[in-house]
Amino acid sequence: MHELSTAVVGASGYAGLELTRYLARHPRLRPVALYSDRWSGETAGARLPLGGAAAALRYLPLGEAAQAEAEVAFLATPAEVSLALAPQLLARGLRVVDLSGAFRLADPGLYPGWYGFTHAAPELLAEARYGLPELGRAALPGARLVANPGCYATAIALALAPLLRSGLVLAEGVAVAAMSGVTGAGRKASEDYSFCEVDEDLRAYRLGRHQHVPEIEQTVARFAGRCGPISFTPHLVPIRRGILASCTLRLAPGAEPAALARAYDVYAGEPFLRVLPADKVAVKDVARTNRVHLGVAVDARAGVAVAVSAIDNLVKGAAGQAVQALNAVMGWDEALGLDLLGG
Ligand SMILES: NC(=O)C1=CN([C@@H]2O[C@H](COP(=O)(O)OP(=O)(O)OC[C@H]3O[C@@H](n4cnc5c(N)ncnc54)[C@H](OP(=O)(O)O)[C@@H]3O)[C@@H](O)[C@H]2O)C=CC1
Ligand SMILES: CC(=O)N[C@@H](CCC(=O)OP(=O)(O)O)C(=O)O
Repeated sequence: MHELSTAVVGASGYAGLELTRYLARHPRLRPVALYSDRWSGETAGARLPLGGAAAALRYLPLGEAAQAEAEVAFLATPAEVSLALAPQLLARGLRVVDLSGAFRLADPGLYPGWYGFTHAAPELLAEARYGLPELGRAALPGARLVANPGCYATAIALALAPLLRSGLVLAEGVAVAAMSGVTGAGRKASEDYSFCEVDEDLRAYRLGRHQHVPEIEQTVARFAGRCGPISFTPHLVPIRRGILASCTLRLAPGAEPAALARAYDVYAGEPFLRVLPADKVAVKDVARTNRVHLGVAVDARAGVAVAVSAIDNLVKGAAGQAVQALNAVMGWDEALGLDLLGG
C-alpha cells in the first residue's frame, strides 16, 4: 500500500513533537523530513522514543523547509512562519496542513486586529478548509490547504455549535471561561511560563481579545446559522496539558432541559466525541487522546445552560486533529493512526 510521505516543520515544538509521534505510527503516512533549527543534525530517535525508519531521520534546518520533498507538509510553526511557507509549498504541489491560525479566518480584515499582522495571502483564505471534521467534514475531501483549528476554539465551538443550532438558547450573551495547561503556550522560553511562575498560580489573560474569538464565532455561525459576539476569558492553569471550557448561554423562553440535552445527538456515531453529564467532564479522561468529552447542564433558576467540554490541547487541540483532518482529506477512516496511547 502506498504510504503518503509527510514533512513536519516546527518538529521540535510541543505540537510538532506530538505530531511526529503520531505520523511515525500511522499505517498510511510516512514521515520523511523533520525541520527544526534547535535540533538540526540530531536524529529524531535521540529526542523521541520512536521505532523504525522515523528514528533515523535527522532534523533539517528550518531554512530548507520550503524545499521539502514530501506529499504533505504539516506546519507546526508560528502563524507568520506558516503564512510565508504555505504558498511556497502549495506552489510546489504539496498539500499543507497548518496548525497555526494563519489560514483559519475567512475574512482577511480580521487579521490585523486579532493576530497583529496584515494577511499576505488572502486568496488562500478562500481556498483553505477548516479542519474540524465534526462540524464540517464535507469540506475536507481533496483539500490542498487545511487550517487546523485552535485548541480553545476546538473545545468551545464543539460545545456551543449544536446548542445554538437547536434554537433553545439565545445567540446573544454567550460567555465562556476556559482553562489551559501550560503546553498550550508552546515551548517559548519566557519567564511567565517557567515552573516557578505558574506553579501554585492561576490567572486569566487576554480577556476579550484572545485570537480564537473570531474563529469560534465563524465556526459556530457556519454550523448553527447564527452566533452573537462571544465573551471569552482564557485562564492559564498549572497543569502540563489539557483544556476545560465552561460555556454559559441564556435559555430561550420555554426551552425544555431535556430537549437541550438532545442537541448533542448530532454527535452520535462520532468516534472521538462522548457526551456525559456536565460534572463528569474532566481533563484527565481525555489527556493524551484525541477524545472530546462534553455535556450540558441547565441552571433553571438563573435561566442559563452551562456546557462543559474537555480536550487535550496537543492532541484534539493540535496534532491529533491534524491527523484526523488529513485522514478526512484522503477519504480514509478518520480514526486511522489515532489510537496511540488510547487515542
Ligand atoms: N501548543 C498548543 O497546544 C497548540 C499550538 N498550536 C499552534 O501550533 C503551532 C506550534 O505551536 P507549539 O508547538 O506550541 O509551539 P512551540 O513554541 O512549542 O514550537 C514552535 C516550533 O516552530 C519552530 N519555529 C520556526 N520558526 C519560528 C519562529 N520564528 N519563532 C519560533 N518558533 C519557530 C520552532 O523551531 P525551533 O525550535 O527549531 O526554533 C519550533 O519547532 C503554533 O502556530 C501554535 O499556535 C495550535 C493548537 C494548540
Ligand atoms: C495557554 C496558552 O497560552 N495557549 C495559547 C493557545 C495556542 C493556540 O492554540 O493558539 P493559536 O494556534 O491560535 O496560536 C494562547 O492562549 O494563545
